[in-house]
Amino acid sequence: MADIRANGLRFSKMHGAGNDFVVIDLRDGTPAPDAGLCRLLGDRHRGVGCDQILTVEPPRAAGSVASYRIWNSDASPSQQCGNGARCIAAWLVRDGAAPADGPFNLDSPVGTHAVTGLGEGRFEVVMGVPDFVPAHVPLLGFEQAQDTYLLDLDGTPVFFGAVSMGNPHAVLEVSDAATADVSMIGPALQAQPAFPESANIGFAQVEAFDRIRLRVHERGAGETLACGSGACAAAAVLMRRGRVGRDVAVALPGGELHIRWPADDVPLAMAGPTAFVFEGQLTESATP
Ligand SMILES: N[C@@H](CCC[C@H](N)C(=O)O)C(=O)O
Repeated sequence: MADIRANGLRFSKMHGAGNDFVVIDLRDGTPAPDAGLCRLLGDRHRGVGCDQILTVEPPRAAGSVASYRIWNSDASPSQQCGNGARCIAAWLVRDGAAPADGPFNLDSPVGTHAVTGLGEGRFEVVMGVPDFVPAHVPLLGFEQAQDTYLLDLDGTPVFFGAVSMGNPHAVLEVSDAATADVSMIGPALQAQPAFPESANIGFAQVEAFDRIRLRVHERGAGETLACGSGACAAAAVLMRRGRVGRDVAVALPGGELHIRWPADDVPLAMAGPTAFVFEGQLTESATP
C-alpha cells in the first residue's frame, strides 16, 4: 500500500479548548497513517505536534456525513475523542460536506453521534450513554458498577469512579485540581493491571453544583489542555454521585465545555469550541 507521505501529506491543524489535532482527509481512499507517521505528526519537535491525529473517512452508517478515527500522539488508537468530534464537525462544515446550522450525524469508531452547530465555531455532540459496567470500561477485579472504587498504588489508597465513554476513564475527585499530583498518579493508575487497556485519568474538583474544574492525564498523550470525553466522564461520575447537577460547565486548563445529562438512561451531550490553526503539507523527507 502506498506511503501516504509520498505526495506530501496535506493536513489541517485544529484545536478544541486547547486539545490539538492534525486532521487528515482519507475520503479519497488514501490509507490510514501507520504508527511511524502518527508519531511524526504528534512530535512537537521533529514533526507537526498534536495530542491526537484524526482522520476523516466515508460514513459507515446510513444518514451519516462522515466517519472519523483517532490515534494518540504515541500512535495508540482510541475509540472516542470528544474535542476531536467537534473539530471533525467544524472541518466538515468548512468543507461543505455538513450543514452549518442543521443537525447531522458523524460515525466514530464506537457509534453514530448527532451533532448540532451552535454558531461561532461551537458544536454540541451527543456522546452516548455513559457505561458504568466495570467489564465495559474495562476495569478488572470488580463485578458490579460502583460509584467509587479503591486501588492501592504502592501503599497509597486511590479512590476513583470509572466509566466508558466508548474509551476508558477513571475520575478522581480532588479538593484542588491545580495542585493535584497529575503527573505521578496519572501514569501510575494507568499502569495498574486493573486497567488492561490503560485509561484516561481525570482529576475533578467540584467548584459549585453547576461547575467542575478538571485536569486529565490522557492515555497515549499525557496531560492535555482539555479532554472532551474526560469532561463527559467526570461530569457523569459526579452527577451519579449527586455531587453536581445534570447540566454543568467543566473548566479545563485550555477552555470550558458544557455537559448535559438529563437522566442515567439517556445520552449525554457535550458542547464546546473549535478552532482552525493552519493548513500544512508534510515534507516527504520528514523523519521522527
Ligand atoms: N482528547 C480526547 C480523547 C483522546 C483519546 C484518549 N487519549 C484515549 O486514548 O482514549 C477527547 O477530547 O476526548
